[in-house]
Amino acid sequence: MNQAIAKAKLRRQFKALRAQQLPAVQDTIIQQVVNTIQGYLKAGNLRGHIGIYWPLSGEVDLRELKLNLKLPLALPVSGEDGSLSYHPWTLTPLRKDACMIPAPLGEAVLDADAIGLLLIPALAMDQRGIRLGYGGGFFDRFRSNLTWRKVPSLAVLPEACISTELLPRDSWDVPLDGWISERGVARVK
Ligand SMILES: Nc1nc2c(c(=O)[nH]1)N(C=O)[C@@H](CNc1ccc(C(=O)N[C@@H](CCC(=O)O)C(=O)O)cc1)CN2
Ligand SMILES: Nc1ncnc2c1ncn2[C@@H]1O[C@H](COP(=O)(O)OP(=O)(O)OP(=O)(O)O)[C@@H](O)[C@H]1O
Repeated sequence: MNQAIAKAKLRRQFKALRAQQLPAVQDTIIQQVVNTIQGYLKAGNLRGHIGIYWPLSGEVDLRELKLNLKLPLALPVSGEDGSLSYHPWTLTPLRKDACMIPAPLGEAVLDADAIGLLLIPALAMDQRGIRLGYGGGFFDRFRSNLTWRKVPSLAVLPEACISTELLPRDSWDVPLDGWISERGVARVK
């Protein structure tokens, strides 16, 4: 229970910090995301879709990648049962998912081997790749599946939200592979 209270407090703090930082760093973060994707492409390490997200307030808005990159993108769909799936982001109108976020509900579910990179929003991250989200557990539940865990997954957030101290870690927390901030990409060792 103490851990839940600690997480809730950190959520509030990092949410405020992220909102305060975002305007100044958002454009640079997007550029670093593009650089990172180009790095994967050059290395021949990217196939299939790139999973992004429909931004909530305070999250880096990556939607311009749909215009600027000629690569297929996917968006998450949340279910009432706490599940998450990724579907192609096409021209089909989006509809609200279980979290009321616009999502490609009418498109087929993508398998892990159809996604080469997942870009994930976060309130905060620590050096181990432990991520703090809104508390729904969607990404932890999703990445508890070993097949999905193999898909490179990077958080996208301002550098100020990389916690200098380790974040509280619960048994279900699955670390991400790294993050992209205005300083570029960092991978967890
Ligand atoms: N853009 C985006 N999509 C996502 C997530 C996310 O964090 N960001 N999720 C990650 O798990 C899942 C949805 N989970 C969510 C869980 C809780 C809240 C939530 O409590 N939202 C706040 C207000 C958000 C805001 O500031 O606009 C609320 O309703 O009070 C939102 C999404 C899947 N899709
Ligand atoms: N693999 C899992 N199976 C079942 N429940 C899970 C799993 N992973 C996480 N949960 C549940 O999700 C809830 C929230 O987890 P946590 O506090 O770590 O959220 P978060 O990672 O910050 O949020 P989110 O992933 O939605 O952004 C917890 O109550 C936890 O029990």
